[in-house]
Amino acid sequence: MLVIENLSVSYRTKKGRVPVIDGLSLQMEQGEVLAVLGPSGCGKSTLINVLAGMLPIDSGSADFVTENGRQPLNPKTHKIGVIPQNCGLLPWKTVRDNCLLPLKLRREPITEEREREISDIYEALDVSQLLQRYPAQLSGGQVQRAALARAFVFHPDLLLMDEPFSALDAITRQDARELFLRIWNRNRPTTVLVTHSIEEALYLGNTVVVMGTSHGEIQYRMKNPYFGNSNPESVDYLAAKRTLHEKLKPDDERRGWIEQTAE
Ligand SMILES: Nc1ncnc2c1ncn2[C@@H]1O[C@H](COP(=O)(O)OP(=O)(O)OP(=O)(O)O)[C@@H](O)[C@H]1O
Repeated sequence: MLVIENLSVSYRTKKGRVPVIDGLSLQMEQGEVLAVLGPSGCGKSTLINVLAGMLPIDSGSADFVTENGRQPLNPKTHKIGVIPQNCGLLPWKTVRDNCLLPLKLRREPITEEREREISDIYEALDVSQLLQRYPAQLSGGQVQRAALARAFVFHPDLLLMDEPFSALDAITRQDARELFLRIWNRNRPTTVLVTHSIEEALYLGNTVVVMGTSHGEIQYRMKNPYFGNSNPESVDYLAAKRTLHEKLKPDDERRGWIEQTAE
């Protein structure tokens, strides 16, 4: 379980410290996929970067709670898989070396059983034929699949994905989302998925939250009954989409809309 309490994060700029997240509290159950929506600039990537250990926390905490107790989230003690917006594959390493790098950095032994499982992941994500290639020799969809392979080969306790499918065309994006779900279902790592797409949030998140414009507050949270449903068109689904759309409108626009509908 991931427990975030009163988390505050700021950036140091020439004009001083600029708060971006201020007092965010959030809990995630083991195996939850939290889809995070929010207006541009509200702090979604900042949240990912903090959880990945790439940005320091000003105050508050982000802890991982397991049967072994409660510990501050830390990439040295926890296995945190990250798929950043550009997928983050190292251009000078082959797909195979990229996929195995996180294991090597942690000096994890690759047993025969693990090797079989890794081949299985390559197979499931259709990257087996691409292992000798460098990232520049891949299409956008192939880069995406390689990044998913790298994340799942690692067996992360926490998987962080920052708009992972946004650069893909519509068909490849849908394929990549389906592949993600299929591979995620094997071990069900706790996952934070940042996305701009309401459809994607409702397809891939078993919980959906909307961040507000001011300092990373969570202004809306829903348990999502449409998780994994690739064809959910129903009146209730459309209503859920509409609600999320409304929550994402800037405050001024939302206020205007509420006033109009109240008339
Ligand atoms: N390195 C930085 N230094 C100063 N301010 C930053 C830095 N990185 C981000 N910010 C600011 O912090 C705020 C949150 O940025 P962040 O990238 O987390 O937003 P976001 O919700 O992911 O946006 P988007 O949806 O556009 O990707 C923005 O106002 C941004 O300008």
